[in-house]
This record gives sequence, C-alpha cells and structure tokens, in this order.
Amino acid sequence: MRIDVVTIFPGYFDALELSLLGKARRRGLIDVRVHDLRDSAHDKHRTVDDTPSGGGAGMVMTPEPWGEALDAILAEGAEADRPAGEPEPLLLFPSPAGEVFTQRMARELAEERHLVFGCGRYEGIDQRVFDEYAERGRVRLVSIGDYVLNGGEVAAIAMIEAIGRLVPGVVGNPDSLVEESHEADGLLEYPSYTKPAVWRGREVPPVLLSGDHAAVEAWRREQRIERTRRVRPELLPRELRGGAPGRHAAD
Ligand SMILES: N#Cc1ccccc1Cn1ccc2ccc(-c3cc(N)[nH]n3)cc21
Repeated sequence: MRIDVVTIFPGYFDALELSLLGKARRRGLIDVRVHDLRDSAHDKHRTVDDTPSGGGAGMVMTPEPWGEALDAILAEGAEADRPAGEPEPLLLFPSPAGEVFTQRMARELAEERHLVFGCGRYEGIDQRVFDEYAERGRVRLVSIGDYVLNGGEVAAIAMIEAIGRLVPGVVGNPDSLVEESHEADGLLEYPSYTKPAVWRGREVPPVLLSGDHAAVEAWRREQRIERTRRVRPELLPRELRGGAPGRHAAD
C-alpha cells in the first residue's frame, strides 16, 4: 500500500517512523510519502491561506497549492503504470464535517492500493478542492470524532495507524486481527489481565487462570456484552438489548 500525505506540518508524521508502522515501512509493506504543501506555494512567503469569502473569522486554505500538490501525486501514481482496472487513488480529507471513521471503514480502506491524505489547517480547505477531485476521482471527508482539532494531521495519523495495522504482514500475530475481525459485531473489547496473579490485593479473575478455554471464551464474550451494554448500548445487536445488568468492574 502507498500512502501520500499533504500537510503544512510534515514533522507531525515523524511519528509514523516509530513502532509497527515504522517497521512496516522499512520492510516495504507500506510506502508513506509526506509532502509539504508549502512546496506548492510559490510566492515569497509560501502562502497557503487567505481570508474567507463572505467574511468571518480565521483563514481558509487557498485552492491553488492544493491543486498543484494533488495533481503531482496523482500524475506520479498514473505514471507508476497503475495496473489496468485499478481504481484511482482515494483522496481522504480529515474534517469535522466528514463521515465518521470506524473499524469497518479501516478494514475497507486497508484494501486500497493507494491512499492520499489531505490535511487541512486554519478553518479548512476551499470547497472547490473537494469538488475538483470528486469530479475526477474518489474523495471522502472523514471525521475521527465529534470534537474539533486544529487541523487534519492528528486525525490522519490515527487513521493511518488503524488502516496500516490491517495491512497483511504488518501485525506480527495475525490471530489478534482475527479476534478483532469478530468485532465486526461491534461489541467492545473484553478487559485484559496479565501477571502478577494478585496486585495490591486485586486478583486476576480465576476463570482466566483455569486453563478451561471454553470457560474463558464464554467469560470474555459476556464481558464484551456487559461492557458494551454499559458504555455503548447503541452498539449492542438488537437481540442482545435488554437483559439484567451483570456485576462489572469499573471501566
Ligand atoms: N475544518 C475545520 C475547522 C473548522 C473550524 C475550526 C477549526 C477547524 C480546524 N481544522 C482545519 C482542518 C481540519 C481537519 C480536520 C479537523 C477535525 C477532524 C475531526 N474529527 N475533528 N477536527 C479539523 C480541522
């Protein structure tokens, strides 16, 4: 998978040199290329913003640098002899006004060959950039939650991590992803424990030390249902709604 990122803060993406994603990049599983939008702004001050049309507070990112930067990436992708029938790269713009990013979307995006993230700043990007590229290919505005960040970089890093870890070979033990794939049912994770068996008088639940795998699986499923019912009842499948609340640890 190739991932291009356009941003005025390329340094944010140094984080992608670390840990699993850094290893995946060095192993050639994921090719991440970060582009400074200001390299596509040719005035003396490499300006990428201007006052909002119609007035209002703040500044808006002008379309010209975005057009030059995105055209260059898309042209490069085309020259890299994209196999016949392979779709155009998918352009993703983090936005508070976007569709909400979910694990389902992460799985869907992990199937793509080429993603391009456009990270806005200020009050956002001139709408005509989205319109231009939606006419020429695929564009999705994506929110990572109902709160407002100062720009798209943190959202892009979160999405790249969630997507990257699903790319085959990135996560050492694919079994853990298999477990997650059961989370397609939308239930939250069960609580995790490890050694020591007792910590400050708090025991690991005995069932987890029983060696009875069927009992452990049943306990974990019950914990997932209980936690989901308590924390995110809207995620419960219809057939699991209702039912007496069980005893539960704090979250
Ligand atoms: N747009 C906008 C905007 C509008 C008003 C005030 C501040 C901003 C900042 N901003 C500029 C770019 C940009 C990109 C993504 C987010 C973003 C995503 C999620 N899920 N929250 N925030 C915010 C972004």
